Amino acid sequence: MKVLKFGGTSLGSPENIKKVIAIVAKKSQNDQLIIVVSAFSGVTNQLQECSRLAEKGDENYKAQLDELINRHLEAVQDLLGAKAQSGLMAKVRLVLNEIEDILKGVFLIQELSNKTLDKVIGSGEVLSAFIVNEFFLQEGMKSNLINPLEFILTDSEFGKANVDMALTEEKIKPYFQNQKADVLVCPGFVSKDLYGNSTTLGRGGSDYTAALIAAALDAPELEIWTDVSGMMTANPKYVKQAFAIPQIDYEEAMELTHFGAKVLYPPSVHPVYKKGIPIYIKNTFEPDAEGTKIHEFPEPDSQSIKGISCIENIALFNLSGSSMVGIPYFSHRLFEALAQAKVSVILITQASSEHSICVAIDLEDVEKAKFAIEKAFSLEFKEEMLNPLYVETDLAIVALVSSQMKNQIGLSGKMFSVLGQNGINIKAIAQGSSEKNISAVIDKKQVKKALNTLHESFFLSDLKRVNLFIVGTGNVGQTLIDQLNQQSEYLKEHNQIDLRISGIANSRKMLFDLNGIPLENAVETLMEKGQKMDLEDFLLEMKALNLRNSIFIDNTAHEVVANTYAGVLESSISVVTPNKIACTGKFGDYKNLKNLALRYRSHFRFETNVGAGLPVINTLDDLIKSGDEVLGIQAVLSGSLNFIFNNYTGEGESFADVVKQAQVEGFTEPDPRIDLSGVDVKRKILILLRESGFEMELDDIDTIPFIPEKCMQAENVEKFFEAIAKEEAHFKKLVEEANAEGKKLKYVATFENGKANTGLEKVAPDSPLYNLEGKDNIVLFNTKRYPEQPLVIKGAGAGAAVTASGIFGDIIRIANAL
Ligand SMILES: NC(=O)C1=CN([C@@H]2O[C@H](COP(=O)(O)OP(=O)(O)OC[C@H]3O[C@@H](n4cnc5c(N)ncnc54)[C@H](OP(=O)(O)O)[C@@H]3O)[C@@H](O)[C@H]2O)C=CC1
Ligand SMILES: N[C@@H](CC=O)C(=O)O
Repeated sequence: MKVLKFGGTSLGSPENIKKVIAIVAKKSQNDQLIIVVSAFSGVTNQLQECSRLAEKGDENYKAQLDELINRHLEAVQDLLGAKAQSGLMAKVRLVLNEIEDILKGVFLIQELSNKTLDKVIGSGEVLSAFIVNEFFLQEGMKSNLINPLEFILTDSEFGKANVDMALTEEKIKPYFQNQKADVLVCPGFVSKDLYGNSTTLGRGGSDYTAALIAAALDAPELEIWTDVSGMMTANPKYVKQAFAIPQIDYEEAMELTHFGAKVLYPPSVHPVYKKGIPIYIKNTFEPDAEGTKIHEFPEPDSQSIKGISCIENIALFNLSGSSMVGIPYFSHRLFEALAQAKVSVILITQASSEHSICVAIDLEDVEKAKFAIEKAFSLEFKEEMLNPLYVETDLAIVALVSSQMKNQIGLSGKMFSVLGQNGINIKAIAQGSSEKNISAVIDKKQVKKALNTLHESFFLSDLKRVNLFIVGTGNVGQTLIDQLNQQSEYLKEHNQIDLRISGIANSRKMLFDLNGIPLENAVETLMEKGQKMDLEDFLLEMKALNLRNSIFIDNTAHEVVANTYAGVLESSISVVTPNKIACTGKFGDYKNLKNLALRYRSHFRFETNVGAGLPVINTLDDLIKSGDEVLGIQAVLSGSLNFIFNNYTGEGESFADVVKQAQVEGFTEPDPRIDLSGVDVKRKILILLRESGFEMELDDIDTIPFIPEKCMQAENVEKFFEAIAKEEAHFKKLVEEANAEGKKLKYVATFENGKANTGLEKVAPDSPLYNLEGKDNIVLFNTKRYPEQPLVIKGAGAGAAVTASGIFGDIIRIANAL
């Protein structure tokens, strides 16, 4: 004999019921089957809603009831031929008429007791059992309808009655001995008290009916048929990568069901657990899927945890005050007050100082609980021995579940760390000494992010999804996207990192797509499907999406974009940027960004601010963190100026043409005046000095300009080019003077004796700067550890490809740290 329970969604429509019959027909060939059924999906809620409306004297209950009646009558018509219909219609109508009569009475007297409510809501299961049984008969099965009121006996706690286990077991055995049909159809959820009144077993109670029968009959197994392929590692509504857990032990299953896994009603595990009967969770719509087996000794697997659960709509009560310390019975009084108010406590934490105690309860119970606690401790509140009761609402609990926790070090550390890194604040934590569950109370709006973050961190086979929000799709931005496209499969395969562009913008358009904007034609997609760009809206949307592992990438040279970093970092979204403006504003602002990143566990990376893709800032960072001190710097930091002075001879192309070429090659700033004025180099040396620990401002750096003042006054880039073309003689003279001395022109940044300056210099052949080719940069650090022979970093220091790869490097470093 086998016991199978089919849930509401399995019976949600005539089509679904046909799927049920296929499963039952196959299984009934080998075993006698007891089929426990729930009400059709949504019916119990509808019956409850009708009852509430009737209680309020709201006539709308009739319309709802009519809808419900029609649904059942239509199911009869759809499933059954004319002959079977007539017999069944009478039975169905009888039940429906009874509900109609009861609700009419409720409507008239506007009173609804739990006892009456039980009578009404239990009828959903009775109706579905009638229909399913008749359908089985029509399909040629030897089926019989059985009545659980004959054997499931409870106390008179209407609404959620407690089963009298001993009596129920005693009744079940003889009842079923006399049942000879191949298939026995039994309504779940409904029961009877010792005085013959209808009771119900609590929402989800059909599982419980099935478990009670299976346990009493020592069935070899219990099958729970639902609409998912087993107990999932996390709620698939939130976590797309969730997968079915093949095997799990009873206690883990109870933890997961208690903490929100809705596939099984928590009390159902007990009766079968006691008898060691395995439970199978199966999917009616994918009957061949393996599902989940819940039993005593699951085979070990490689996962550190079994699943991640969550309960939403939680409130947290914090009771604190000096009068609690060392007083016995204090918590006893608190829990007694809550118990008397019928408030179930979901989670408890108490500081070891005994100064405060924190309990999490269902949001629905807040008023009841508040009233009960304030009454129980009225004296202490009045005498100010207790602080006013602190209640936080709109919270949720996320919990890691595994029986193996006690054998693993660092699980809770990892949990709290990954949540923290994603800006998810933990309000309370609890871990039972059985170490099967670590729970954290968080804001409800963070649930999706928390579940995904935890799932990625704890289920090793998963890819870590990193959400990129890119602003700026010009020279560098487009090249970065091309590199992301080229490398994305490699990163998935070798590094388990799934980089996706979740948002993209330039100065004209912006676009979001949670499934990822296609990397192969992201900018075309942006221009085609994007809406008008508004930076504020872009940021609002990015923050509202609240995606885990988010990185904001600023590929512009714009101050307005740089000014947004603080707000981005505060939202626990990391920032990567080649834009030098944020790091060269006021020292306090630069420092603030670094502090915000630390405080909100976000990352602020700007390796490409100096030397493009060269590892200048990371190297410097390592030196400083390991205790070294920068004593002096000599550097060529402008790729474009180095290119210009390497290519301008004073004899061939004009100076203006060589500058134009540097611009076309993508070495200059979007506005080349920033390079030629020396501002770009000034910014770079300032960043190096700040990163070295010097509190300096841009104005502290001396610059000797080499571009005639009138050129710099040109009102736009075009006019600037016209102006420098007119000054060809000036530039020619500079080069000829250097040549005459056997030297080369280099734009040099220097820091020595605590003073920094930048300017065009004639460098001699014995200088390490002399042979610097093309658009290369060179940085020589003299430090305490490198006092004579400097630490040298040299290589291409400008250009879209190297800059994009530097940005890419920053992204990967962040992704690895998340
Ligand atoms: N080139 C190099 O070698 C290096 C460059 N960098 C830095 O890289 C950054 C990008 O340079 P590059 O790609 O050459 O510049 P581009 O001018 O080619 O591209 C700039 C991009 O930013 C967009 N943009 C400008 N203002 C805004 C705004 N307010 N809101 C949204 N988007 C905006 C532009 O939009 P639209 O397309 O609509 O015009 C464009 O897509 C600069 O900060 C530069 O200093 C750093 C190291 C080396
Ligand atoms: N314009 C810069 C490139 C990026 O910083 C340069 O010429 O070096």
